[in-house]
Amino acid sequence: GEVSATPEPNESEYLSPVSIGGQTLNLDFDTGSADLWVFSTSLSSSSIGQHAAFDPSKSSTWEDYPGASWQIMYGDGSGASGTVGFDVVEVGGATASRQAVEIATKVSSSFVSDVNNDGLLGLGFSKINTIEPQPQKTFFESVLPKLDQPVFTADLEDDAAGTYEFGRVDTTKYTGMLHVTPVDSSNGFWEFASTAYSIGGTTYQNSGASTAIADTGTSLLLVDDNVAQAFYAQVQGSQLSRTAGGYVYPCSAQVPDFGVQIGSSGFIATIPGSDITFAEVGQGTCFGGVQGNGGGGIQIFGDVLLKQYFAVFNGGNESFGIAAK
Ligand SMILES: CCNC(=O)c1c(-c2ccccc2)csc1NC(=O)CNCCc1c[nH]c2ccccc12
Repeated sequence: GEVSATPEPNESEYLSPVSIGGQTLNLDFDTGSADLWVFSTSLSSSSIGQHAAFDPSKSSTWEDYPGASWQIMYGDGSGASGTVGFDVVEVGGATASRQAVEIATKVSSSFVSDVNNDGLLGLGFSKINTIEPQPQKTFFESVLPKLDQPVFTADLEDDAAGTYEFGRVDTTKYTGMLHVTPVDSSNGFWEFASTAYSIGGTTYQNSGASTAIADTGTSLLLVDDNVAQAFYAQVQGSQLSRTAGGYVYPCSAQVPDFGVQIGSSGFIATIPGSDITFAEVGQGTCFGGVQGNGGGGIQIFGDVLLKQYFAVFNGGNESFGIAAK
């Protein structure tokens, strides 16, 4: 079948309505993790706040997974944990009839205050699913055999709604060719080679990290620290601010275009300098959407890059493709 879920953009995340046991929640579709977890009625009412909370006792199709648990921690220090069960999960038009659903009994403060999302729907590979004693399939892996094509696409927009589609590639959504690179899923991510970058149209070879992941769950573009340093060397007045947690610069600064290689084919995906500012942090200072990855070997290509393109995630031949739109 073919399905589409139109996420509501909010700040840096793209939320899509998901039906679980007949209850609808807004979940953040996240290719950088592999847990489907939801705010639940087991949380304290102060944690639930304005969030939609899933109540397993009100689902006629809920099945407990006795003794199972999960616990996830993200690089930004946020995290959640809880218990597990199975239920019918429906996105757009595709249905996973017995999908592992992770009930949050604890969530970190950043999720409590992020009132727009009621949980995450992981679209990474289940080898990084955190369910104990046995990792469970992601929603995409559950529906894959039933899809016309073993793919999902992400068409993230800046301030307009974006769209995730499962089972087909809507060729009217992009122009020119799809630049496809093989994916190495051994770390559980949609990971590919990336050994070059461009600043203001001039291409350079990476000196450090040589791979990157396509990560719709991360807002920023986290590149090798040396690459970030080289980029901001060309932004007048920029500095690495510990208080801001990254590179900042005068909002009036001229920001060059920045590009990163997708796969070893040589295609450089470019972000116009005018789209690189992520946030104003006050007093005419702006926080950049390009930041260092803190020395990890993997670069994280988040929404700052992905929203410039139409992206195709192929679970059949394990490849990642992007095209201009
Ligand atoms: C900043 C979020 N990203 C990460 O931590 C991350 C890292 C990572 C690891 C260490 C240091 C920095 C980043 C590797 S893959 C990866 N990607 C993910 O983990 C994707 N999932 C992020 C989910 C997430 C974390 N905080 C949120 C707040 C709102 C919506 C979604 C989220």
